[in-house]
Amino acid sequence: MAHWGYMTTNGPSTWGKDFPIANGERQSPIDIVTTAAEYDSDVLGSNALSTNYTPESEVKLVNNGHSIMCQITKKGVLTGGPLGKDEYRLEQFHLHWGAEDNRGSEHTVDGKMYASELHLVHWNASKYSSFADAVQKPDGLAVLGIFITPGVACNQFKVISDNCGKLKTSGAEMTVDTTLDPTLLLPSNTSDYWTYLGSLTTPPLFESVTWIVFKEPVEYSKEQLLALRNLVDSDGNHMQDNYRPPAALKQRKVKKTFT
Ligand SMILES: NS(=O)(=O)c1c2ccccc2cc2ccccc12
Ligand SMILES: [Zn+2]
Repeated sequence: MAHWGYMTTNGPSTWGKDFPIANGERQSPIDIVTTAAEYDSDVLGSNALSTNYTPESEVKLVNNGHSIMCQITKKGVLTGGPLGKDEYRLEQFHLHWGAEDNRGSEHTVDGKMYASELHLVHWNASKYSSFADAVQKPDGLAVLGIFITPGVACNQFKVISDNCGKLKTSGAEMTVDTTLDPTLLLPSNTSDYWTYLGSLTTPPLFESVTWIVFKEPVEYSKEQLLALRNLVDSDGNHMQDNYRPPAALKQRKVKKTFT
């Protein structure tokens, strides 16, 4: 099986061959049609979404051939909002981006694409014993989606963007002896978000993700975005445009926590 990727020959339009769930009922990403999203006060009121992350004392970075990933070793908990009382543990974060600033995010908002999208991946530690156990369960995973737009540099992201040069090739890994607080990667407003039931946006495309996409984008500098574009993927090409286009919404409703 030709390895999946984002080229014409192995990109999102070909994934259905080896992963039939690509045409499933709850695939991600989606285009968020803001006027169709339903305000849901109880998602907001009863128990607001809350993150309680422990800063990493060292940063473990991996070029996994499809993205740049930071493996999380400390205890970090996401709960509340659509997750109810279940506690989801932070496992890793990674990003998707374009070759130019006009594209790169996976979710779109009324058809608007951002330059990049950061994903913080969590698994339901209240119900499952490990990430591997949770990854295929319908309530197994929760991913925070943060839109990224060109602007001022994000200081907390510097440890990643400053080391992309040393992680150029697929499979490269490194541990940076510095702290990183995942909380500082979030937008200042974490109350306003859209949420819906979806999937991994890369093969195996398991339909196990509760998506929480923040309305407020964060800014990364042009240099930080360029650092991502200079990474090399598993095919030896520049790692760019590593985003899946929106999938069909089908019988789903997107909820929002703001009016
Ligand atoms: N884009 S993604 O967040 O769906 C995603 C994952 C989501 C949940 C669990 C594991 C995931 C692993 C990924 C690895 C690379 C790129 C996206 C990934
Ligand atoms: Zn992702």
